[in-house]
Amino acid sequence: MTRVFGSPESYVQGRGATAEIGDHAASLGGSALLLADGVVLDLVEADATESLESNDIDVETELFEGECSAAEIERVGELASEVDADFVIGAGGGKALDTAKAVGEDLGIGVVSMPTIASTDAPCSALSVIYSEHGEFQEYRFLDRHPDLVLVDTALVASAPTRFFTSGIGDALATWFEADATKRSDSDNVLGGRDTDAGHQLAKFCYDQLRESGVSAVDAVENDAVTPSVESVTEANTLLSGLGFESGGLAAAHAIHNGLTQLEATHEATHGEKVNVGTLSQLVLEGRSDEFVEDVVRFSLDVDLPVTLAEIGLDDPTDDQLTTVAEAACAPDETIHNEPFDVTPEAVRDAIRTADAIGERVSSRY
Ligand SMILES: NC(=O)c1ccc[n+]([C@@H]2O[C@H](COP(=O)([O-])OP(=O)(O)OC[C@H]3O[C@@H](n4cnc5c(N)ncnc54)[C@H](O)[C@@H]3O)[C@@H](O)[C@H]2O)c1
Ligand SMILES: [Zn+2]
Repeated sequence: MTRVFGSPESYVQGRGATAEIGDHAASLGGSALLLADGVVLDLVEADATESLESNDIDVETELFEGECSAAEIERVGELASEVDADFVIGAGGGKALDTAKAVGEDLGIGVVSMPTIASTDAPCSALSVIYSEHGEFQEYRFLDRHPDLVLVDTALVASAPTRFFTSGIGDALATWFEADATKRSDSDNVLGGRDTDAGHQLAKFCYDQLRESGVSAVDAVENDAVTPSVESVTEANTLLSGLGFESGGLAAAHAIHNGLTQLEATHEATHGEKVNVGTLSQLVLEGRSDEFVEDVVRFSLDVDLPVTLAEIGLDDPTDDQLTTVAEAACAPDETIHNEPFDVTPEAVRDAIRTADAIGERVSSRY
């Protein structure tokens, strides 16, 4: 079986890195389109523009409208063509980055991914997650190329609301469990090949880093501080989780996340928060020991990740609602089938219910 590993061309991370973007992007051409929403543009526009222009790169900016939908990708693509951009810079959260990556692919131009929060593992992947204009998951769009450059300014990451950072820990916490399930079932990773030893170990390293430094990193980010823990966890959330999920593989946690997006009530919860409910459900579905599941629940509580359905907007979910989630999670092309056993909607519904009960019990006594 062929092993496949993929990664962005280069990765840059550090306090104040925004002001270096031009130095790292200079080889991509002389004209860039910067895509970001209003909040993010205020944070990056001045430093990024100065750095790009001092490297003889012209910059046009465009406001991101908030959803990574087919319509938004087409709109931004037309603008990038009009200004004859050599590369597109997506700045912000996962949705802005996913949109920029898809635009780059459509036009065959370079992509710079500039996360201003460490909220997901979207920055490094050759994948855009496409939603309807109402926020329902539609499809994974696999791209031919990874971003040319991923640039993370840890000063921005640390000063953003802590909830984003915590959500990134939720997304990254799933990585090892899903990569491990993929390996145990001898399934393909997200790149369509078997995992390399490197991909597998990066997923494990991601988990170890979170467990080693996650709690103190959250303490630091709550105070807008950049510490070695914040650097390590930012890297785990962004680089290790990105390489780990793509080259390691996805399984139940993300399929359950996708199922949860079917219910409007979960739309206020972030990607990583919903993924965490998916992770705990995956552990129950896999029949992990009480001690193991409760340990992950306690870590989640320590970093303030949700462990119950109520915390992601589902106060009193009916069986019908959970069946909708479970059926969507078990769609034939879903990654839940990378679990090393047959998975049915009934088993998934019951695992979600039970993970919720465990979360409720542990948090009430912790
Ligand atoms: N392509 C992939 O490999 C991949 C992986 C994981 C997640 N995703 C996708 O990522 C998306 C979720 O991304 P998200 O959780 O980052 O949310 P998001 O992109 O929906 O929103 C981010 C929000 O954070 C704000 N923001 C950004 N930087 C800020 C800062 N420094 N300070 C204050 N506010 C700031 C933005 O204005 C925006 O409102 C989902 O669509 C998910 O499917 C994709
Ligand atoms: Zn994810």
